[in-house]
Amino acid sequence: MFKAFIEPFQHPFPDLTLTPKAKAKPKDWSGTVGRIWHYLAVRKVKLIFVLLMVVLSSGLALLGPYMIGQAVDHYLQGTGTVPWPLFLMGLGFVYVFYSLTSWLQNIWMIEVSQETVYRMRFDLFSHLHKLPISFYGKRQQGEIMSRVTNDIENVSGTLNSSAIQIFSSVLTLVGTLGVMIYLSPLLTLLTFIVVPLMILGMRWITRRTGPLYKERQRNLGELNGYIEETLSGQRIIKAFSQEARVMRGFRARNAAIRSSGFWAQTISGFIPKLMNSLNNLSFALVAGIGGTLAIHGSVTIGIIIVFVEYARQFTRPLNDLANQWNTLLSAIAGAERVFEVLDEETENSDEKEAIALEHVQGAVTFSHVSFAYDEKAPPILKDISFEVKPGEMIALVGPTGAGKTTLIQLLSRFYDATAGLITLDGQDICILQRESIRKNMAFVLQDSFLFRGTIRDNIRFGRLDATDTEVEEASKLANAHSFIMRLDGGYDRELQSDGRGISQGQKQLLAIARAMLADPAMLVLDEATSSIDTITEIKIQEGLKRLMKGRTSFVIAHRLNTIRQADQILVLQDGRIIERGSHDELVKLEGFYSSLHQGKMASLPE
Ligand SMILES: Nc1ncnc2c1ncn2[C@@H]1O[C@H](COP(=O)(O)OP(=O)(O)OP(=O)(O)O)[C@@H](O)[C@H]1O
Repeated sequence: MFKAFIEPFQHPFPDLTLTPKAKAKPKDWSGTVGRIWHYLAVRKVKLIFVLLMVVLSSGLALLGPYMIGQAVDHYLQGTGTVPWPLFLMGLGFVYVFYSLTSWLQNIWMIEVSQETVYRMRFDLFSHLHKLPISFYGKRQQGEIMSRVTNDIENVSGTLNSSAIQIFSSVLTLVGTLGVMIYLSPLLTLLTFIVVPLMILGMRWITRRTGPLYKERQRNLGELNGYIEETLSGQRIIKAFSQEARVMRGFRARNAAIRSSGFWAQTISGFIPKLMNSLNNLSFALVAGIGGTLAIHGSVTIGIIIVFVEYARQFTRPLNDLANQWNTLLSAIAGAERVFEVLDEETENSDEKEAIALEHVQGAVTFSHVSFAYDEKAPPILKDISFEVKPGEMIALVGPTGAGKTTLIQLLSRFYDATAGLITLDGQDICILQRESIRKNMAFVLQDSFLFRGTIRDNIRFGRLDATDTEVEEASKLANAHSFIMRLDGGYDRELQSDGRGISQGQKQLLAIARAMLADPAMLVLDEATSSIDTITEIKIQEGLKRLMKGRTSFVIAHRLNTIRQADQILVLQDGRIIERGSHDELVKLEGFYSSLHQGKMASLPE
C-alpha cells in the first residue's frame, strides 16, 4: 500500500520551476495560446529574428514573379531592351536569398521551439513532484506520462512547423493581395472570388476535426495508461491467464484511437482537394477572363503571368493555413492537457510561513483526530488519541482496512486530518514544513521501491552526501553487506527498475540499509508478511532491531510475535482504537488482541 507513494518523497525536489507562468485556468483557446506565448517569450530576441526572416522571405517570394512579369512586358512591348544577364542575376539573387532566409527562419525557430518545450517539460515534471498524493490516486500513471511525452511533443512539432508557417502564410496572403490590387483590381477580384468558398469549406472542416483531434489525444492518454498498467501487472496477468481479457481491453482502446484518428484525418484530407479544385477554378478565371482582357489591351501579358503565379502563391498559404490549422488545434489540445496539470494545486502552496524543524526528537501526539478521504464519505479514522515519547516503539494492529496506513499518512502529512490535532515535538504538524517532517522519517515497507541504478546509489538515496564507507557501514548494520558482496559486481551491481532481479528479502535488507543511512528520528515499518525464508527473516529482524534503536518507530504489524517488545500496541478496528497497552496488558484484557494472540483467529479478520 505504501510503496507507490512514499519513497519519491523522502528527498522532495526543490522548487525548480523555470518559467513564471500565468496561473489562470485556460478557459478558452486564447488563454492556452497566451500561456504558450509566455514560454515562447523567453527567447524573444531569437523570435524577433525569426519573424524578420519570415517577413523577408515572404517579400522575396512576391518579388520573383513580379520581376518575371515586368521583364516579359518590357520584351513584348518593346518598350526597352531587357538587360537579360543582369535580370537573371537579380532573379537568381532573389531566389537564393529567399532560400537562405527560409532556412535561417527554420533553424532559429527549431531553437525557440526546443527551448519552449524543454521549459514546459521541466516545469511539468517538477510540478508533478510537488502535487499531493491524492492527485496520483485519481489518475493512471501512463496517462500522466502521456502528458509529459506525447502532449509536449505535439506542442513542439507544431511550434517548429505550423506556428511560423501560419504567420508566413498570413504575410504572404496580405502581401500578394496588396501587389495584386496595385497591378489590376479587376483580376484581383476574379482571383479572390473563390476565397469565401475556401473559408467556408475550411471552417466546415475544422469545426469537425478540432474535437476529433482533441478526442484522439485523450484516447492516446487512455491507451498509454492501459499499456503502463498491463505491463507492470504482467506477472498477475499471466498467473491468472488473463491475456485474452487484456487484449480485449487493448483492442477497444486501440480502436478508439483508430476511429478518432481516421475521422480526423479523413475529414481534414478534404482540405487539399477542396483547395486544389478552387485553385483550379481561380486559374481558369484568371486565364480565361484575363486572356480576353489582354486581347482588348486592358491588361498586359506580363500582368497575367504575375497573376497566375500569385494565384498559385496565395492558394498555397491558404492550403497551408488549412492544413496547419488542424495540427495547431491538436497542439492546443495537447497544451491544454499540460496546463491542466500545471494548474493543479501543489502540496506546498499553503505553507509560506511554515516552520522547519531542525532536530526532531520524535515525540508524537494524536488528539481526537478524525479523517475522511472524501468529505462526503464517512470518516476512515474516528477520534484517535495517543501519545508517543521519543524513541518508543508503537505497533498498529488491526484487520485490513482498519486505517493503519491512513494513520501514518496523516503523520507524514500526505493528507491533513479533518479534525483534531497532531503534534510532533509539541508543534502542530500543520504549521511545520512537510519536507522537514518527511526528512526525519524513513520507511521500510513490505515491497520497497528500488530505482534503476547501482545498489550503492539505491542505498545512497537515503542520504545523498554519504560516502562509500558510510554506505557500506549502513549495509553492515542492516545485515545487507554479506549478500551484496556475494552478488556479481557487489555494490556496483546495476538493478533493473523496481529492483527486479533480486529477491523480496534482499530488497527489504536494502531498504533497511537505506533507512539506516538516512538516520531519521522516526521510522515506519510495514512488516513483511510472508514469502521470506527463515534465515533472511532473522537477518531482517536483526537489522530492524538495530535500526529502531533510539528512534520513534511505528510498526504496522501483521504477526504478533514481532511486537511483544512494543512500548504501546494500538488495536484499530473500523477507524477507532478499540484496545491499547503493552503486549502483557492486552493479553490480560482478554479482548480482541488476546483472541488473536491465543490463535482463536487464524489470521486478522477481514
Ligand atoms: N486514497 C484513498 N482514497 C479513498 N479511500 C481510501 C484511500 N486509501 C485507503 N482508503 C480506504 O480507507 C480505509 C483504510 O485503509 P488503510 O489502507 O488505512 O487500511 P489498513 O488498515 O492499512 O489496511 P491494510 O492492512 O490492508 O493495509 C479502507 O477502507 C480503504 O478502502
